[in-house]
Amino acid sequence: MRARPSPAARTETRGSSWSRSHSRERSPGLPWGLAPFALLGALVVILPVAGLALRVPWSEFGGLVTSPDSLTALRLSLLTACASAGVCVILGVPLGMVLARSEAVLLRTVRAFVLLPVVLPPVVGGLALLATFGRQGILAAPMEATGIDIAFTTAAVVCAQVFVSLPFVVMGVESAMRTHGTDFETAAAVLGAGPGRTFATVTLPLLAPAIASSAVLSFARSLGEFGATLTFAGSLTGTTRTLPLEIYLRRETDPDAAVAVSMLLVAIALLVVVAVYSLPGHRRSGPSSTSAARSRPLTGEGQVAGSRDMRTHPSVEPLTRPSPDAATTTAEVPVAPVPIAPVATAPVPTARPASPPRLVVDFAAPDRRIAQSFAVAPGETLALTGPNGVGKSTILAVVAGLLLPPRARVDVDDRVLTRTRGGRTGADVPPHRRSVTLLLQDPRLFPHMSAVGNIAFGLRAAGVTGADAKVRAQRMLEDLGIGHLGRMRPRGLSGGQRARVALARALATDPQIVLLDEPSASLDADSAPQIRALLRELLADRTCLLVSHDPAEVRALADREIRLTHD
Ligand SMILES: Nc1ncnc2c1ncn2[C@@H]1O[C@H](COP(=O)(O)OP(=O)(O)OP(=O)(O)O)[C@@H](O)[C@H]1O
Repeated sequence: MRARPSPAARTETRGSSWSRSHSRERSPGLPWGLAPFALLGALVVILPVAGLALRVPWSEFGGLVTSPDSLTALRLSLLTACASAGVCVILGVPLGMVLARSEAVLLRTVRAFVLLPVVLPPVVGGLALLATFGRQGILAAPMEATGIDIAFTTAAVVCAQVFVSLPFVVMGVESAMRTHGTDFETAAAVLGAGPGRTFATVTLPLLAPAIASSAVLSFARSLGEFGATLTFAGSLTGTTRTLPLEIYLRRETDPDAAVAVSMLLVAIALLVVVAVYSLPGHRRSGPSSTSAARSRPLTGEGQVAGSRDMRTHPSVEPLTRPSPDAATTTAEVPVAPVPIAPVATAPVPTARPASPPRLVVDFAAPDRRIAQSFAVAPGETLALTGPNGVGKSTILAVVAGLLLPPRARVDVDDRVLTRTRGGRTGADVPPHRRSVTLLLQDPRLFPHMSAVGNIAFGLRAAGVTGADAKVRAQRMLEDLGIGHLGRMRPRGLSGGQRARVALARALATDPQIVLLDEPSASLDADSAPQIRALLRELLADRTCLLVSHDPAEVRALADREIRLTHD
């Protein structure tokens, strides 16, 4: 008798059942009450396109769209639209990035101007271009002197198309950049990556889907451009007569050809739209590891300042003399060590520092009404506890170099990382040069990199070669018991697996100081003790600041506790 294959074996042998073996996520469902309006909305566009399709003399379609004039116009349209999309990307991506990162009044004005072509009739754009770059335009003299003459040339067509298409790239990139926020770049900085590396390996790849879709949209907009082109570039066959102009002119003399060529343009536009919506950034996606990261920016960007009424004073003698403007009550509590269950995995192979450094922190951030002064002994894990808003994350941000208070001093042994007084900066080592790692509750794993890629990131920034970094990262994963997940992206990992990857990533480069912000807060009851046990082992002989709301976590990891309280 032949043995029946197991369900798993059946899945492997039958290609079609593979997709059926995957779980499907349940979506909230369709809002059926809105269906009639949705249908009407769709018909507004679909009906006219269907009307056009019905008017096409399909039997002669091939001949009409391949006539020499149509082909010349199509070739010119595709060429100029490609050139225009390229220029829009080269100019629009940097502009969108700059606009996303600044709220300066000047830039807000620039944004209003750049987006103008979206609402302006294109013919107005054509007139504006003519008034500037035309033969009678304001730049006519210098252009003539340098031998540049673009009016009524193919270059003028590209100019007109760039004018109307640029806003699509600027808007697409700006909104994507705002959506991603700065969290991933901050994570890259505390892993030791400088601005250039962060831009090339984090910022740009994260924006790639948005850049690609806005480029395709600008190509489509350029392809359909009519008014500005006709006004600024005219209609010279083979030079400036693009497909929309060809359709317009043929309308009177050869309506069938006009309809057929219009249908061709509709088909190209449809292809472009389908292409845009097939890009990764536009596909429906489930919950990702990035969503929570955005909910709590480390430096508190976007939070409303001014609503805090904390007063701080030192009630218990801290290690160093408290600042006169200290604003939180601190109480030192000795922590009774708790027995830790042995970790079921081998230790992570990061090189231990020869001798851990001493950390001294002393700062006042009056805008947040926080002032703190304390020291962490070499190899000590100091827990910072206390209610919400008391300043724990602010302390970590100051030590990591993400926040520069007007008066601050952060020393690691003899090295001054931060020194400011009266708002003046005496020393400020940038985050990527501090050798201070920061592990947040949401680890902000890079979503476009595998687990190995995430761990190798800091090693690469530290100068380790790509192959070596990957081998070391994979070994770390194996030692953490999740070697088989090396190629998985963060979205495919569970919370506990992500926490392990984040831990390996944070410690891979052997940082001098480790900052932990509620490292096991998002873990379940089974994973949390495991991660703590792992942490306990990894933090031995490291100087560490631990922020936690969980007494069990503090007992498990800390040697000493400073309890911060509101006044
Ligand atoms: N960007 C910011 N600008 C001004 N004030 C801020 C900013 N970010 C945070 N704050 C304020 O600083 C204070 C300390 O915030 P912080 O996030 O450090 O507290 P926390 O102790 O870490 O709180 P939690 O336990 O909720 O994480 C709060 O009063 C907060 O409103």
